[in-house]
Amino acid sequence: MIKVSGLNQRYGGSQILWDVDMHIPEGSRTCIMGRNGVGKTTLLKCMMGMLPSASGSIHINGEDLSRSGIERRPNIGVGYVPQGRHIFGQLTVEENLKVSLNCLRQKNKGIPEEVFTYFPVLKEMLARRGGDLSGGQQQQLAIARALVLNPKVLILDEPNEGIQPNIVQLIRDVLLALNKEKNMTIVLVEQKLPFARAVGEQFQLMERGKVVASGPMENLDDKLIESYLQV
Ligand SMILES: Nc1ncnc2c1ncn2[C@@H]1O[C@H](COP(=O)(O)OP(=O)(O)OP(=O)(O)O)[C@@H](O)[C@H]1O
Repeated sequence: MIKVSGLNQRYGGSQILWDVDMHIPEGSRTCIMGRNGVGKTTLLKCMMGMLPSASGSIHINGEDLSRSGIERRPNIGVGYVPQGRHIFGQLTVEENLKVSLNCLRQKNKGIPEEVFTYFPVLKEMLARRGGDLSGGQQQQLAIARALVLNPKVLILDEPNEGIQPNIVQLIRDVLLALNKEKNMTIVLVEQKLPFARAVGEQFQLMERGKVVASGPMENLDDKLIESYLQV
């Protein structure tokens, strides 16, 4: 489903990603973990075509995306929830959701009703400006905006940052339901261990731009946690 091979990335003179290899199977739930600044967001941005890579390759759904930009991703079923949500504050909830539809080459009629079964609060707030929502509501909107595209793969960058516990639980339940009901592949950057364990069945652990360990979540033991996650 997602295959990253020998990926290197640099910001100017400083190299951030070093020969990253990652295989994420279809229908799996994978957490990419590691301390602050190890390159998790940079890796996601490369997967999404938001940053050019210096070398290496990225294949998603069998397509070589190594040199293509972000605009190709929605059309092959890749949804993205960026760190910090990036809601359009001046647009209404409905307009925020419709912005996604414009990314599709094949124009779609409207927002799939299904999105509101996952996040009912958004239905009540369609006319409200994105900037007037609470942090938790904005995060639901950010995820819903990706779901409007009916993706096969959902990539999320720390969706729980600054979110209250009941919404964190809702997000967990929605991610598990999407994976179970739609066989959606979930790729999640997550620093909080309980959430990572609740959602992830696989982990990829990063340190200084490299993948240092990976495998089933039950293999993420105290030694790995102490070496690569504890601050
Ligand atoms: N636009 C940029 N220009 C230069 N360096 C950058 C830029 N963005 C990120 N970096 C650097 O790249 C490194 C990796 O950052 P990245 O955001 O990918 O890490 P991260 O693991 O996602 O961290 P966090 O958990 O804090 O979000 C850091 O040292 C960061 O300072």
